[in-house]
Amino acid sequence: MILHIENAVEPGTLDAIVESLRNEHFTDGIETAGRAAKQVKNNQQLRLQNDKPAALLMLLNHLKKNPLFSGVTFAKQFVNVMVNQYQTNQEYGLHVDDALMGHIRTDISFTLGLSPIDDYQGGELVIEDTTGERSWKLGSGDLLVYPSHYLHHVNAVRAGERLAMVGWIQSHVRSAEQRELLFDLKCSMSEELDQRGKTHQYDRLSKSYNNLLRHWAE
Ligand SMILES: O=C(O)CCC(=O)C(=O)O
Ligand SMILES: [Fe+2]
Repeated sequence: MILHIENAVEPGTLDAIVESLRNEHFTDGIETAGRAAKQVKNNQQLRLQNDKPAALLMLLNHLKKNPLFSGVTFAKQFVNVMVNQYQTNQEYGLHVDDALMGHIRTDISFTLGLSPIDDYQGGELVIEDTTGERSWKLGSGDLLVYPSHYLHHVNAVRAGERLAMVGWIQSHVRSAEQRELLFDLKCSMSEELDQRGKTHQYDRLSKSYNNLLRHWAE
């Protein structure tokens, strides 16, 4: 399941954090690319290392508070987080994210847009599955969460600059299919609770949700 969440981080907070990121030193994205990805990765990045830069950690902490994000990821740990910067004519060609980062499995990838949508042209995040491609142009605060197993790329930025936070998560629930099933059940629970209250149906759904999670969580 690919989930697009708008306004994942409150706009005022986001703007202040992004402003402070501007003082940070970005390095060549090629540093963390594997042998093949090196041939197609053309951007700059800012990595979260030993709790620095603090602004990036702050951004991550705000993101973690989004209920939809936690409901869909079942995050066990954030394996890696960074900010990507693409200037005009920069792109990240087709690749699949590494399955292991620092010996930890990556189950879910995400991108949080940090640039207002009108500040850049091109720069869509494109994900490929067996049926073809789908692309998302992310604005400030727009979040895309997707299973790490897809081939994907970022189209060249034709004008302006695209800034985005990207990250990888190890999930308590390894299978994307199981996560989707749990997410659907959770949505049904919320709907039932909102519309009819804590009915017997709600209790049954909650029992199924929690017992499936107990089966699958690792
Ligand atoms: O910038 C993005 O939206 C995604 C970048 C990406 O695919 C990566 O860093 O592996
Ligand atoms: Fe990627």
